[in-house]
Amino acid sequence: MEFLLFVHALRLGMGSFLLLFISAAIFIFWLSPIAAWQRLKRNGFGGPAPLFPLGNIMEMSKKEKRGSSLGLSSITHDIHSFVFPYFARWRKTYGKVFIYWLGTEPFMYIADPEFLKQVTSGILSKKWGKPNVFKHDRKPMFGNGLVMVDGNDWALHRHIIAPAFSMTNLNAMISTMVESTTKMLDEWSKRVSLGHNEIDVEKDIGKNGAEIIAKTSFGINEQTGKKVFEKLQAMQIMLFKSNRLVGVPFSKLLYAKQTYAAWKLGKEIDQLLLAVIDSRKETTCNNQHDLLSLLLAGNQDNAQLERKLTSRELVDECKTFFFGGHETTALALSWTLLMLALYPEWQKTLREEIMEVSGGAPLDSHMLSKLTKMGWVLNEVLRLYSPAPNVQRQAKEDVQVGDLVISKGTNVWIDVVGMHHDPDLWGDDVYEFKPERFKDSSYGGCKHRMGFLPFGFGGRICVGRNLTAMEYKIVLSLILRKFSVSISPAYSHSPRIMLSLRPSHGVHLILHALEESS
Ligand code: HEM
Repeated sequence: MEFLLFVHALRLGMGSFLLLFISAAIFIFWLSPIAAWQRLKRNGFGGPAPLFPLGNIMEMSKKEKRGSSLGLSSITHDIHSFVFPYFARWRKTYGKVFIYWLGTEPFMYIADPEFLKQVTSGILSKKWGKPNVFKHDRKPMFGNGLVMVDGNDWALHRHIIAPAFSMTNLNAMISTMVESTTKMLDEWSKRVSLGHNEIDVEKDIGKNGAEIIAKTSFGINEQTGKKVFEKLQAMQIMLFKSNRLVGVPFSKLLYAKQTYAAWKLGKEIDQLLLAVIDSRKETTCNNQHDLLSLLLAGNQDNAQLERKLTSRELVDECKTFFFGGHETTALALSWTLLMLALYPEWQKTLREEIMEVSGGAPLDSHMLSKLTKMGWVLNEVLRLYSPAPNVQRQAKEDVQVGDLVISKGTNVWIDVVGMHHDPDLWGDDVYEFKPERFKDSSYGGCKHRMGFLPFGFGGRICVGRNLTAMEYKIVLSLILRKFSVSISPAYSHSPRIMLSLRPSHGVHLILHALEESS
C-alpha cells in the first residue's frame, strides 16, 4: 500500500515538474519573444513577421532561384543580393533598419550609417557588447579572447594587447613574412616552369597566411603551426555546420555530433597552445619578436594592471589572433589578385609603384609606407569584398535616443556588405572597381564616414589592421615582382558567407613568370 502511494506521489511530482517545465519553456521561448516583438513594433521598427520558435530562419534558408555562381562573362561586383538575398529582399520592404529574428533572438538589422552613429556613439557606446548567442556558439574558436569579451575584461585585454601591435613591433616581423612568402613563390615558379601555370591562389595564400600568423603570433614551428591550422579549419567547418539554427532553443541537440566534434577540436588546440605558452614562460632568455612574447612581457611588466591575463586567457588570445588574423588577410589578398587579373591596368600601376619605391631591393618598413596606390587598392577590395561581412552587437542595457528605445537584449546586425554596396552612399559607380576613390579620402568619398567599416568602428576597431596592411603589402609586392596574373577559364564567381566572405570555388588564375629585372 505504502509503495503504491509512493509511486502515485512520484508520478504526481514528475507530472507537476513536466508541467512547470513546459510552462517555463512556453513563456521563455514563445510568450516572452512575442512581448519583445510587440515592444519593438511599438517603437516603430518594422520587419518580417516571425514564427516562433524559429523566428525568420525558414525564410532565410530558402534557396534562391538564381544560380549559385556566375560565369566569367557575367562577373559583377553587385554581390549583396547574392550573399545576403533575404536582407536584400527585406530592405526593399522595410528600409535600412528593421527587426528580424534568429529563433527567439531579436536582431536589429542596420545598414544606415547615420542611425548606427546615433545609437552607438559617445556615452551610448558603453551600453553595447557582443551578442551572448554568438559568444556561446563560437566559444571553441575564440573562447574569452578580445573579440568576445565585454566591459572591464575587454578594457584589460585591449590594454595589454594593443601595444603589441605597434609599428615598431610589427616591423620586426617583416623578415618572417618575406621568408614564408618567398617559399610559396618558389613553389609557384617551379609549377609554372613545368607548364602548370593555372593555380588556385586562394588555397596557397590561405596556407601562407596561416604560416605567417602562426609564426608572428606565437612563433611556433611549421609542424605545430600546421596542426593548429588544420584543427582550426576543421573546427570552423564543424561550427558552421552546427550553427544553422542560431537562436533556436535546444537546436544544439540536433547538431550534437558536430557540436561535440567542434568542442573536442577546441580542446586539442587549447592543449597545443597551452604547451607553447608554458614552455615560453619557462624560458628565461626570450628574444622572440612574436605577439605572444609581447603579450607575456606586457602582462608581466605592467605593475598598474588590475590583474594579469591567465594562461587560459592567453590561449584564447592566440586562437583569436590565429583565426581573426590569417583568414581575413588572406582573403583580402585573394580577392585583390582576382581584381588585378580582371583589371590589368591596375596590375601595371602597382608593379610600377613597387619598382619606383623599392627598385627591386629587399622590402623595408619605409618602402611599405610609400606604397600609396597599393593602399587604395586594399581599401577598394575591402569595400567590394569585405572579408568581415558584418559586425554584431547586443544592447547590455536599454539604449534610448530621443523617443526611441532599443530594449536590453536586442542584438544588432550591421550589414557591412550592404553599406559598402549602397548607391545612396557611394553614387552610381558603387559597383565599379575604382581604387582612386580612396586617393583623397580614407573612407573613399562615402557620403557618411560610418558607411565604410571594413575593420569595424569605435573602441572595438580591429586591433590587427596595421599587421594586415603590412602583410598585404609585402605578399602582394613579392607576387607582382615575380608574376603577372590573368583569369583562368576555370574560375567561377561565387562569393559566399562562411563567417567570412569567401570565394566558393577558390580563385583560379593563370600565372606568367616575369623577367627578374622587371
Ligand atoms: C583584412 C583583415 C582584417 C579584417 C577585415 C578584420 C576585421 C575586423 C573587424 C570588422 C573587427 C571588429 C569586430 C567587431 O567590432 O565586432 C575586428 C576586430 C578584431 N580583429 Fe580584425 N580584421 C582583420 C585582420 C586582423 C588581424 C591580422 C588580427 C590579428 C592578428 C585581427 C584581430 C582582431 C581582434 C583581436 C579584434 C577584436 C578587437 C576588439 O574587440 O577590441 N584582425 N577585425
